[in-house]
Amino acid sequence: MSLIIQNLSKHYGSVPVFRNVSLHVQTGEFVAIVGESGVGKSTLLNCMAGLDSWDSGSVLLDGLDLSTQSDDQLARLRREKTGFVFQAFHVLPHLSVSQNVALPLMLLGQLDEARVQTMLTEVGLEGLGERLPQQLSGGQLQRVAIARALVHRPMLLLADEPTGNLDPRTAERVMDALVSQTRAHGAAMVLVTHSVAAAARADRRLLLTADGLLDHADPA
Ligand SMILES: Nc1ncnc2c1ncn2[C@@H]1O[C@H](COP(=O)(O)OP(=O)(O)OP(=O)(O)O)[C@@H](O)[C@H]1O
Repeated sequence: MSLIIQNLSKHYGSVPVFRNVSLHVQTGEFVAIVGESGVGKSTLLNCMAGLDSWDSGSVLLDGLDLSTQSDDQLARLRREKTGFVFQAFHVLPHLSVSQNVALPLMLLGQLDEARVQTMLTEVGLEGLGERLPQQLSGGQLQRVAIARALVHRPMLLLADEPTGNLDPRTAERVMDALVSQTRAHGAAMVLVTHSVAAAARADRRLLLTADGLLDHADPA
């Protein structure tokens, strides 16, 4: 897996969000992106997944330039190569926990119930597969989102503030699940976070500013 971002710039209308963003993420690497609220961290993560567009620069996933891909090709790339943990979970309310986790496998035509159960166990949700999302706590919901993002063994996990709104102890458990699962799969992870504790666990920390990504060695 390789993710290469070169000189990416993004505006919303006439309002610049960021410019000169360059980043190279390698197989198995865990990179944390921190930065002030509104500087464009979620937007950048969405660009990495081909969920948002940019004005100039390039995003290459395994050598494929995302800007040259059709919407169908992008959807396929996302399905096959990436997992996404959204800030707002995006767990589907009318599906059970197991069905939510199974979704990526179903979209790939590779439903594997044993694999779904394994993922639920690995994130500490064994026995809760039949529940509906409304019957779970915030921390449990976040773990459903993690299990779903990893069930199809993507080589790149993109996680947007996965410990936001969680108490410190639950946040640590969620990070434990994320780190152990991505390490176990040899997957790379790009984590966007305001949490110093979460960022401290990364191999590399970067600070997003309006003028690009800077090394951010000291999380404090
Ligand atoms: N669809 C949109 N149209 C116009 N402006 C937008 C849109 N989405 C985001 N923005 C603006 O772009 C900027 C970057 O937003 P983004 O959510 O990426 O920031 P962030 O760094 O992730 O913030 P936070 O840490 O608060 O989650 C913000 O100023 C936001 O208001």
